[in-house]
Amino acid sequence: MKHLSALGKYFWKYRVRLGTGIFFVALSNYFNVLSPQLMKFIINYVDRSLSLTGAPHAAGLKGYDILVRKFISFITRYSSIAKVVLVASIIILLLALLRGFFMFLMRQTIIVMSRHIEYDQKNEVYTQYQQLDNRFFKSHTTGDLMNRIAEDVSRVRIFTGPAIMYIVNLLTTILFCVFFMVQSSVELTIYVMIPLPILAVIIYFVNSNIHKKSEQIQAALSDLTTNAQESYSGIRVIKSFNQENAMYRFFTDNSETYRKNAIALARVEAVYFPSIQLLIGISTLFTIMIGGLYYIHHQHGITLGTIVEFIVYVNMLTFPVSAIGLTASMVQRAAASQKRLNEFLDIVPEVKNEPGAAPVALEGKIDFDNVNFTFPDTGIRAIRAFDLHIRKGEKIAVTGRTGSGKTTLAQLLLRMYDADSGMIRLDNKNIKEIDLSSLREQISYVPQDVFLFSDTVENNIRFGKPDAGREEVVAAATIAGVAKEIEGFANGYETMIGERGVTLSGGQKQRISIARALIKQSAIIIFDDCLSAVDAKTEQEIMGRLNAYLNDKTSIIITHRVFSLLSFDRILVLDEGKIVEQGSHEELMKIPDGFYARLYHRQQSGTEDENEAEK
Ligand SMILES: Nc1ncnc2c1ncn2[C@@H]1O[C@H](COP(=O)(O)OP(=O)(O)OP(=O)(O)O)[C@@H](O)[C@H]1O
Repeated sequence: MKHLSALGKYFWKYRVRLGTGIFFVALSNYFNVLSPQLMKFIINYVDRSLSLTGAPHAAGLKGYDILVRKFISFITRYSSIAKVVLVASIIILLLALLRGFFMFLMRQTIIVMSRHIEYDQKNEVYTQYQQLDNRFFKSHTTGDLMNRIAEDVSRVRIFTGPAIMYIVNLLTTILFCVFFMVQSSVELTIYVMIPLPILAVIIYFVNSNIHKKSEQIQAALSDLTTNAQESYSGIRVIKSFNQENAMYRFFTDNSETYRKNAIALARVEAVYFPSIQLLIGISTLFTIMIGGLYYIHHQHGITLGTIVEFIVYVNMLTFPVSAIGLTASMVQRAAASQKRLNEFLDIVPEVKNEPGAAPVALEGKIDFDNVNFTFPDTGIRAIRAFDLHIRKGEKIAVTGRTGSGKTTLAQLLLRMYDADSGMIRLDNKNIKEIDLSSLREQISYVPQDVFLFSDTVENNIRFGKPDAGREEVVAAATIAGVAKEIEGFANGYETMIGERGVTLSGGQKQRISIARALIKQSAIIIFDDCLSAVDAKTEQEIMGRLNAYLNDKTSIIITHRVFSLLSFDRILVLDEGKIVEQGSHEELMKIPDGFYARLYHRQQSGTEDENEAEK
């Protein structure tokens, strides 16, 4: 339960809605408990007036609510019995309408409040996701992140809405009913209450069983969904490996587990509700039997009206009491979900704006001074005692074996991770003193793994500069060498990409991803092996156009294809997180048995197999 205290800030924010909601629940139940009293009065009144049973009649208005007394004095002004009954019936109808009206208002306030809280909470979780760093995303799966923002937030909403409504409803109904029952007859109240402790024990045990089984169902469902999701997204691999049957068996196994758990839950529930009905039935039986005996023997002032009143009270208690189990499980589930949400919300990202960090206008000078970096999760030392000084406007090519630390270098520049030691400076300013969003805004990065959104081509390119006009989008696409192909699509720049649109080739995706970075016009631009899927000729053409674009920009181009590196100011060869060769093309070619020279010769002779070159 303590986990749910994190919701306190939301309840406080929506305190007016919550307060009025609780008031409406109470008011609705108050009007509800008045009608049995009127029924009691009217039955007693008719009985007395017509001397039907000949039994003595309770005199006075003892045990009635103050409002009911007012109704009674109003009703009894009429002399005819028929009129009295008619007016009393109209008042009972009005009470039912009032109850309905306040129930409507109760839903309008409490359920609406829960939707507001859900909205706020989803935003809170999403904002936190955006702030968390790579280290966090490495250790959590997409499924887990999605579950927390969708499933867990929904379960918490069930608590802030329906569960709170049920709890307040339950408490006020029990309170009002028992209060007026005691007012009417203490003895009968005691008998009616006898089954309650048994009911509480049943509810407790059955509910924990239901809770356990629901959790198992949830886990089975999660497996089933993950399984289905992977089957859809990996359908090409499944088909090409001819594994449809294996996947189907896997799916049916998961389905079978889910079915068994669901049936087990249905069995428990099948016992639960009838048992509650049985015990409520026993209460009704006691009311009629004991009440009847008291009435026959003229004891404790029990009248026909009292018996009817009690039967209605017991019926009123049926729903709230049978909802205790459901409500308790709603609260338990919400507490578990909020605990999972708190685990995420409490994480402080390691890479964050340092106090005093300010936005700067970057010009493009970059310095790495003795930088070291080890990936915390794998312990791999990706960058070692790294020194690199890049002048403003310089064009640097970075090559080297796979896993030599090229991408890590780019990640450190974007502050996806912070270096363990040493310092990175941009325009002579420690990178940590630069406002994080200002830093990332001014560095264009084209990652190795292309990711495009399920949106139009234009919007995907414009993602780099949301206020860019069509001309800028076209200009960026032209430099990236993809404009002609886009214009060839039926809807041009409006073409949808992804599941609901065209399927792009790997090379087209890479070039759209490049256009997205180019449109930003940043002072620093990093291309991370982003032309691997285009042919050498197209790469040369793009490089040619990029030369002019990159004229006044500092650029770092990570690549495995050396023949395209000729027009760079400097070429670096990385190995095990260090620069092992550095210089112009000519200088590197002179290094006997150098990595670069070997790679160049191999690629010139037509073998583009870097692995060969790396041997
Ligand atoms: N997110 C990560 N978590 C843990 N280890 C990582 C992570 N990313 C990379 N590494 C490791 O760090 C080392 C350097 O990786 P990096 O991606 O920088 O190499 P690279 O030179 O860019 O390789 P490639 O040419 O294949 O892209 C590798 O040994 C890699 O396994």
